[in-house]
Amino acid sequence: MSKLHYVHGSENHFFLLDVDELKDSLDDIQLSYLAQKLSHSDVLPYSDGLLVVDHSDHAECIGQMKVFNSDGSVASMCGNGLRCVGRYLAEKFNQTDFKVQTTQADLNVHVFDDIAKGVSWIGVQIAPVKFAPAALPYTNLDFDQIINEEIPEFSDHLKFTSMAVPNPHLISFVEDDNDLEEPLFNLGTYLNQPNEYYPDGVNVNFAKILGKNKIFVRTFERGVGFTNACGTGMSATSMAFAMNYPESVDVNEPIDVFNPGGKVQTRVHIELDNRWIQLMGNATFVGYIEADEVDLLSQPIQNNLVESGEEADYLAFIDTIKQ
Ligand SMILES: N[C@H](CCC[C@H](N)C(=O)O)C(=O)O
Repeated sequence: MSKLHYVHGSENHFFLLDVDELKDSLDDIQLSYLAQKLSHSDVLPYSDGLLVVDHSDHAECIGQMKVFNSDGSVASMCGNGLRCVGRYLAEKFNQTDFKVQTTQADLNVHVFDDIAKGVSWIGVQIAPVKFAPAALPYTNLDFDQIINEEIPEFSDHLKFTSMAVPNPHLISFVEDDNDLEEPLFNLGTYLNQPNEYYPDGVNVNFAKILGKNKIFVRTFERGVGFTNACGTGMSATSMAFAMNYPESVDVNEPIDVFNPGGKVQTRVHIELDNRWIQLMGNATFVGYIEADEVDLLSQPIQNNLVESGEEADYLAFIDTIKQ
């Protein structure tokens, strides 16, 4: 039997599959198909993608994370997902400080004490951070880097910052709540279908400043659409917040980042050319579904979710946090 863990970070839900536990390996084409099958199922709980855990041959790494969006596309990074993978590996190997291999870096994971009854709280490193056009990539925009720039092709009133962490993000700070819905949806949709600016697509994040070290972020994700939260989006937006509004950010203190699914905290590190973000937030294991390994690809998967009870604990925690 194989176990499909049903997990989330700030209600950004994934199925998590440890392929190191399978008898037969699955290649990326099969994993991409499985991600689409799970997220398009009419009977399974909703998921934004598939987190694949595998072994790692890198020193200091106790595992490797691969990320597949719900449309089957591969993502180079996933912040909410890395917190869930980190918790899974911490419990598998009984460790609290370690690294996880990701596409472009081996990243630090730290297991904090639970932040509330039944709510795991995990800190993960989000890196590398790059601004060069080739890193995103973006094209046909006359900027060597996009930091708080007007881009009339995208908006007649918003300014934008764009960075790879290392997945691609486009960020804007808005004042009007209306910008968080239709304008965000329209720009996100436009830049995630064939277009002349972001050939690989881009995660689009609109944020509101709520106060010193306090923001709200809503994201239209590449390969998914609107999600309750995007860990890398909240991390990249925190970096942009510190860069563009230094008077509103004390980098020695965490930033509270609220999102439609809850709240995370970030710490931005802007040491010369070594920029990175620590993302701290829940890693809720809602439950798991068991399926015969041979059926994963070939048969419908039934919703026999065995629940852990953690979702009730998470919702109780969310009730206690105020924007
Ligand atoms: N849609 C993203 C990957 C998932 C990121 C998000 N779920 C997170 O928590 O960072 C991309 O294609 O770059």
